[in-house]
Amino acid sequence: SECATENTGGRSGALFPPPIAEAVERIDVNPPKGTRDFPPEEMRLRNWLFQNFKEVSQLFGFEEVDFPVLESEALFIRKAGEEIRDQLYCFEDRGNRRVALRPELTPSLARLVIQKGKSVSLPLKWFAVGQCWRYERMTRGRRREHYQWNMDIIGVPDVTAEAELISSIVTFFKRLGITASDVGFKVSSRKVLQDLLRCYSIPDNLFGKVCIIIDKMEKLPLDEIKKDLGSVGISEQAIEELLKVLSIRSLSKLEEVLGAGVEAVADLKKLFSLAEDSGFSEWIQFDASIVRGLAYYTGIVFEGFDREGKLRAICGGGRYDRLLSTFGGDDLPACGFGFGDAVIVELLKEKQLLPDLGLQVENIVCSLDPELHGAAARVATVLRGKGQSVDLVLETKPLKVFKRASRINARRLILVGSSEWQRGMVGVKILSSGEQYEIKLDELDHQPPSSHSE
Ligand SMILES: CC(=O)Nc1cnc2ccccc2c1
Repeated sequence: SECATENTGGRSGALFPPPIAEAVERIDVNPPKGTRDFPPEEMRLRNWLFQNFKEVSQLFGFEEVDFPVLESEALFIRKAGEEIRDQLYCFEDRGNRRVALRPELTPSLARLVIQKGKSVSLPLKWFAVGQCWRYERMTRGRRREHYQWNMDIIGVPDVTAEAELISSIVTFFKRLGITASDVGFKVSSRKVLQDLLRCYSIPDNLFGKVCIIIDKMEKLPLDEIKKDLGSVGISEQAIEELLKVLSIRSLSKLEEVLGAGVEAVADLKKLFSLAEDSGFSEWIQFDASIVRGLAYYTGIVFEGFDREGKLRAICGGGRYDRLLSTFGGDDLPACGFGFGDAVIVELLKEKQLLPDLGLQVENIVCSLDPELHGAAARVATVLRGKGQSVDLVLETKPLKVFKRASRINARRLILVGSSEWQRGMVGVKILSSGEQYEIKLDELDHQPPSSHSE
């Protein structure tokens, strides 16, 4: 049976008598539900995307950090009714510890900041690219993992920090060819909500819960939102007032309603003027309905959206000045954003901005005579020593080497033949032009003699 030859590595003959064939049940070769493999082509795109995340972060002077994908479950237990909590990928480990695969990076960052305490000088500008997880019960075919780029600024109370974060994402979009007519940022401040709730003497500890209910406004019917708001003790009249304010789309209107001295208005006005100065004002717009779905935001919040309205939010972030104290640390002003690896790729596809990232090998080296494999390996070593990539053909009877050369998109083919080798020469074929010539081994690293144009 093919299983027998398979077990002998496909070799036949007395050397490898076939083992007793037993029926081997084939394992499921797909990755676990909701997760992805990254074969070479997908991995090239991922590396290209992450390279841009990292280069922009470094352009803004941020330092890279990372954390374990596995964290204590306690880091993510918040009682505000967040979706991220309902879908926590958590379990009990063999030490009976409650642990979770992180659904986001910010709590880990807060943990590390507390751990570092006074030993780090503020402000901290940290970035990370990490895989995050969720466990959806009746998974609607949605992914259970994605990679998120985060940038965070710790120790800066001013909206200058939020301006810097938005500016960095604008820089990222521009690098990929995405413009202000493709995407924008909806910006608001949770202080609007905070002020309103205080007017109606709603206790502060309900603030997070109310934000999460309001964040579901676009997904759930309005009467369900009203019912939920009622259930946390907000009066009908207050709810009507709240919803009216949340529908405001202009800062001047907001100022009219809330009054000029209100902190939320002052913050937003400053942010918009900083955007003017920094040259990204055409990327942002005020939208009071933006609250974001994480309970810990306390001030400015923003989210990147595609202006055609076809896709889910591209990224999102905001200020979270009280997160550290929820872990027993001393509070520090903080703001940051998360940028997932899924929606951006859909956007790039929509805009035909996906890069063509074919594999590019400089040389493919092949010996025509099995006796000369050592010589071919020597040629490969010389070229690699010069920093040139080499795909060394390993089959002793190389077939279809030209086919392989074009598949791996090699620039040139180096042929080691016995007669040439006797004369210290090797054959070269430039695959783009088809030009062929002989060259001495130690001349290989220079550009070929002028008589051969590249
Ligand atoms: C579009 C997409 O893949 N979203 C996604 C996928 N996996 C996640 C995992 C954890 C938290 C949020 C997640 C979000």
